[in-house]
This record gives sequence, structure tokens and C-alpha cells, in this order.
Amino acid sequence: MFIINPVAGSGKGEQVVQNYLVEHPELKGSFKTYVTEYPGHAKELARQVATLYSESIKLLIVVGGDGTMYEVLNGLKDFSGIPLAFIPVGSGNDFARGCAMPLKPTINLHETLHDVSLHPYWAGKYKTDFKHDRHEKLFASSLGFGFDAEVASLANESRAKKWLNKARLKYLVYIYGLILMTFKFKPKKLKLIYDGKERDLTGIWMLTVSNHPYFGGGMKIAPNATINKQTFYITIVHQISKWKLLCLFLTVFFGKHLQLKEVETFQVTDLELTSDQKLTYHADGFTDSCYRCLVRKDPNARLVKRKL
Ligand SMILES: Nc1ncnc2c1ncn2[C@@H]1O[C@H](COP(=O)(O)OP(=O)(O)OP(=O)(O)O)[C@@H](O)[C@H]1O
Repeated sequence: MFIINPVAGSGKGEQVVQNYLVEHPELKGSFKTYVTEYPGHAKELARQVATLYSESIKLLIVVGGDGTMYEVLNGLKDFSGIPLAFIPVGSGNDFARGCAMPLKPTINLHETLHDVSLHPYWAGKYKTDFKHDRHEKLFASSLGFGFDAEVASLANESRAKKWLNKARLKYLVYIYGLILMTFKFKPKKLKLIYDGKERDLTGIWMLTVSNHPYFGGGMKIAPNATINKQTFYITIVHQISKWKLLCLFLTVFFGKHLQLKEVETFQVTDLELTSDQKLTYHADGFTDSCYRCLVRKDPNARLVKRKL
């Protein structure tokens, strides 16, 4: 079964699948295809098809970007038994990078259907403020608090994003946001509780919680992260000068930012994060804000097509 976001990235998701099915007539009749019609539709579709066909779905193939994967994962919150694959046609595609899958959609689709096996994947679970457990959400790749989330929020709200996305120039919105936020951002005070430790931190620029190394479209924010059942990889950027922040965003693509003394990394099994001020965060690129966030691993392993 395919769930396709026709507007992710430059909008070629539907074409990729159609071309593939035309080139492989032997597959005719083996697939059902659903195309999203509005934001949030991938989550609804995933929940509906899982409810209707949970026993018969052999593989649910998500064709989109990280945002579409996030929606589908949350639609399948109560259906951890449905195997998943991700064909990257978005602009970031970090989930494909984290799973060591090809970034070229046609190659990825071919390998997904022929060569790559299913392996367990443990998503993250988070809930904000004092919401009930039933409002807990899942994230596939990462959660980010502070600077990067404010850049993402600015970019998501930008009216230019839609047409820049079509022209494959969405990164320009992020560069604009990055420069603007470098001057506007006010470092945060955070309280962290994890693995029996309590820490009060000041001057925090950003904190990310990672399931695998990548975020923000190929930045290796947690270079040592490996997909696993128990732990998240936390990266904290403490008080940092503006030029060093720029240096961080250049070196992070190679994972070399860990050499900066302002960058701290460690592993946790769960995390509680509290702030006196409203804190912007993103979950796989979706932005929102909160005062408190509880993060833990989803105890349910989901089968995912991945090489790593
Ligand atoms: N038919 C549609 N019309 C408008 N928006 C849609 C439609 N279907 C899905 N969406 C929305 O498109 C947005 C972008 O999707 P997605 O995040 O997958 O792609 P992307 O932003 O190009 O890639 P990435 O997240 O990897 O950077 C999501 O917020 C999703 O809710």
C-alpha cells in the first residue's frame, strides 16, 4: 500500500510511483495507492487503512518527506504491527538517511521492493505540558528545542516557502531564518531530568533528541547515534558566540561540531525538559511550542525497511 504526498519536495512523488508501476506491469493489482489531499491527511489515511486492512497490509510505503513520515507514524500509533518503508521525495528526507536508504526515489523504491529487508525501529514518544498519555505523539527522527526550532518555525510560516519548495530552493528560507535568528534568538533556561539526574541549565541555544544521526536535511547532529531500543542521543549547544554558531552549522554536516567546547552530547533513556518561558520545538520538522516535554522510547518495535 502506498500513501503519497503529492506536494512534498518538488512534487514528484506520484510520478515516481506511477512510472515504477508502468515499468513493472507484473506488479499490477498488488498495490493500493492513496494520495494525500491536505495537510494532516496522511495521518488520517494511515489510521483508516490500518483499521480496515491491518491484517492484510504487507508493507505501507510512505512517499513524501519527513513530515509525511511523521504523520503516517502518528496515524499508526495503535498499529505498531504494520511494516513501513519510506521513499524520500521531500526536501529533507532525514529518515531515509538515518536508515541508510538511497536518497534517489526510484532507486530507493526498487531496493525497497527487492533487496532491503525489514528491521525493527524504535520511534520516540513525547507529550507536552500536562497532557494525558493518550495525547502522546511519536517522532521518527528527532525532536529539537530552541534555536533550530525557531528557524524551522520561521521557515514554516514563511509565505515564500511554498513556491521556493517547488523550485527546490526551500533551503533559502532556512538560510534566511538562520541569519535572522542568529541576531534575534535569546538563549534559554532549561531544567532537565533524565536517568535520575536533575540539571538546571542557562544560556542554552538548542537541545536535540535523536533516534539516528540526521536532522534538518542531512546535518549529522548526533554522528554517533545508532538506531536502538533503549536510548536517545542528546545534543546540547551551550552559550555560543555568533561566529562559532555559523561554524557549527558548517561543520555539523560532517559531524565535526562535536569538537566545539560549547557542544555537549550524551545518551538518555528518557527525558523531562521544563522551561519558565514558552519554548519552540519541532518534531521531525513540525513546529509547536510548550513549557514542558516528556520524551521516552516507544516500547513497540516497528518493522521498517532499512539497511542500518
Ligand atoms: N495535498 C496536500 N496539499 C497541501 N499540503 C499537503 C498535502 N498533502 C500533504 N501536505 C502537507 O505537506 C507538508 C510537507 O510534507 P513533507 O514534510 O513530507 O515534505 P517536505 O517538507 O518537502 O520534506 P521534509 O519534511 O523532508 O523537509 C506536510 O505538512 C503535509 O501535511
